[in-house]
Amino acid sequence: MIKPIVKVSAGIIRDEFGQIYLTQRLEGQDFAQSLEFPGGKVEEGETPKQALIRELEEEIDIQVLSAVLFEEFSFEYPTKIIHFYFYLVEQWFGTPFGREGQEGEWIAQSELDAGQFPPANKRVIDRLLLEVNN
Ligand SMILES: Nc1nc2c([nH]c(=O)n2[C@H]2C[C@H](O)[C@@H](COP(=O)(O)OP(=O)(O)OP(=O)(O)O)O2)c(=O)[nH]1
Ligand SMILES: [Mg+2]
Repeated sequence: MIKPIVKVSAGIIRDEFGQIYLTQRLEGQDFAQSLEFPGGKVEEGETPKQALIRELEEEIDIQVLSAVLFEEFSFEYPTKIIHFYFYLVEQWFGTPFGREGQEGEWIAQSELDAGQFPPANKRVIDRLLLEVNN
């Protein structure tokens, strides 16, 4: 079986208190109920950063002012391969909220728990935890 490759951009939105904004994936989506970094698929003709900016506006109603690539990697799921672009976002306009009805919450970086996210996120969560525990 040849697995499709999908590109996904997501934002690690971190405030001045070191808290990170997470949303809960909706019923009917894959990994429903998992926590996630808001984001979504890169569309045809878009750069990963453009996709990030669009997705964060659509999903949580913020305007990204600056985003720095934090991790880029591919992860193989049973039915697809996702190529991820995780960006650190520390400057934005607006107050994030789940515009599509998702629950959203601020969590201290040190309290992140990889077990609450889809498996691909472990690498990112481990790095974020290392950063605060050293
Ligand atoms: N946004 C996001 N997606 C993640 C994370 N971890 C992870 O495995 N994923 C997976 C879940 C999905 O298979 C894929 C993201 O696609 P999505 O469902 O958010 O895509 P989208 O926002 O464009 O939504 P749609 O229009 O296709 O419904 O990446 C994460 O931290 N954030
Ligand atoms: Mg999404």
